[in-house]
Amino acid sequence: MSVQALQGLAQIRVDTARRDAAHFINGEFTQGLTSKGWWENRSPLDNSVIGRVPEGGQAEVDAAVHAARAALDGTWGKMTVAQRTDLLAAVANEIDARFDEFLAAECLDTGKPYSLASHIDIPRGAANFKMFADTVKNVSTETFILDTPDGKSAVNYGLRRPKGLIAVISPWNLPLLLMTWKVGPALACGNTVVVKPSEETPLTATLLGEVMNKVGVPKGVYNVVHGLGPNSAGEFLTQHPLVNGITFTGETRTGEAIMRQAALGVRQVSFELGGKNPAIVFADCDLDKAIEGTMRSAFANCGQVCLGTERVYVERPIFDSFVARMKGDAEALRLGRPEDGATNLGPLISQEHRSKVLSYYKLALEEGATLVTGGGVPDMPGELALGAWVQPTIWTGLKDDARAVNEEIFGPCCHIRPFDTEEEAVRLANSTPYGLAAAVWTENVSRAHRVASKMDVGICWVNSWFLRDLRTAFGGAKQSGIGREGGLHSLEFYTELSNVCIKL
Ligand SMILES: NC(=O)C1=CN([C@@H]2O[C@H](COP(=O)(O)OP(=O)(O)OC[C@H]3O[C@@H](n4cnc5c(N)ncnc54)[C@H](O)[C@@H]3O)[C@@H](O)[C@H]2O)C=CC1
Ligand SMILES: O=C(O)/C=C/C=C(\O)C(=O)O
Repeated sequence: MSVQALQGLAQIRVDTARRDAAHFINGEFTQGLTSKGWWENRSPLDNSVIGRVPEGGQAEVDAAVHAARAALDGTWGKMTVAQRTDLLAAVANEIDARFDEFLAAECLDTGKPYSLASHIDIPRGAANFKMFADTVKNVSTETFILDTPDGKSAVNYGLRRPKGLIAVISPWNLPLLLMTWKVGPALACGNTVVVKPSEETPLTATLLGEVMNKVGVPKGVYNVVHGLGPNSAGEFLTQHPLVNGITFTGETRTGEAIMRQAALGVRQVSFELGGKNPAIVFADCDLDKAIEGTMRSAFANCGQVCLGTERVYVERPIFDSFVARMKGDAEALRLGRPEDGATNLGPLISQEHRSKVLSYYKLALEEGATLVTGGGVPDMPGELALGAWVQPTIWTGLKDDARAVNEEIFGPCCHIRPFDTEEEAVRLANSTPYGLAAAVWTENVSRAHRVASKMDVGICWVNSWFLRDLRTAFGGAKQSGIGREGGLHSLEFYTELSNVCIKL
């Protein structure tokens, strides 16, 4: 990135920094109907106050839900697919046009490096609208001709209609990416949405409201209510009787709570939950690629990616060299400010999350880990010393039943363990209650197919990680989720499929 571009981003950063968040209800920004209160949005970089966020309560949720329901019966509900998808393409173009603003807002909330967010978070924000607009324009449904007893026939065809009002509960690790991964298909299918973004990351969801207004998305189609989870906007929204479906990405335990809330009125859910993802590195891998890929999968976004690798199984002949190279590369990672082009890693999202990650750093040692590198808090200069920084950390030597090997930590850390046979590696990889993603590193194509087919996961990458084709099924097995989203799979959740049977 050029120096001028960086200066531009720094300027935007300051402007954005002065902005308090607002709810976006029925096309209007509002800072509250009932003054439930505010919380301070703090920068994970240095704990400074970025701005304030209004806490939505039942009144804000009711207002947003009623606006969203009215929009279903208004202009939006009457649009043709072409009109709707043209609008969503315009949303994507407007995100691209305001790329720097989205980038600055996302990095302000999360502290993640511009280099990461400019390649992943913001482009995916636009792509999520464009891809699902394209998908719904080209979708067909099943048809069957039935021979009837009178010697004639009947024709059956499937008809997809919007599900209605979708509640979107999104997390803080990839805020715009994960929120639009739900809002894009929901709107493409003709639904309306009420979004409850994570309390840690209110800015890009708010900014998207400006985009919706600018391109002419009708009022009430996209709504945002800020708030917390239990006994706050999250719970009020997911319990609301006028909500028809709930899509959520976040922790498995939160998914359980939301599922209980969704049970009222038997609303459908789509969940992408936690992971404790394995990588299996065979001795026949391309070691350079395996190291590079495992470094990214363990440390990208400071380890705060549900698809990230926290367990690495390495075939014994290359174990020592693999660990040594990971150690060297982890120690070379540079922690720093988002706008610094040399930064590889930002801070964790919050002091609270850092306490959780550090408690696992402590626990791993208590459980008998050998610390390869990291394990604590880095010395950061100046005001950064107040931020939520942790060291990239690698352990070896833990037992298979150690909590640090089985529980999602969601930080920049991994445990590396040797294995001797393919069967052992597969058994170990499948040994947790989670089943989100796996990475397999081998140059043997037959082995790649064989091992991938035995992984109890929703996504298995071979010789890659986080290589996303948005048309494919995405979701988790076991306790890592319910349902699949992506491409046509998203239609299963965001539309109601009815069969029309016409007697001829
Ligand atoms: N993508 C993932 O798999 C993510 C996993 N995590 C993990 O979860 C842990 C907790 O982090 P949180 O931010 O608290 O994640 P969380 O899963 O509790 O929260 C995610 C979203 O759910 C909302 N929420 C929480 N309780 C709710 C309820 N009862 N009803 C409706 N909405 C509710 C939150 O307000 C937020 O918008 C982290 O330490 C991390 O380990 C966190 C974020 C993303
Ligand atoms: O690419 C995606 O759609 C999602 C990626 C990451 C997550 O879902 C996550 O970290 O929660």
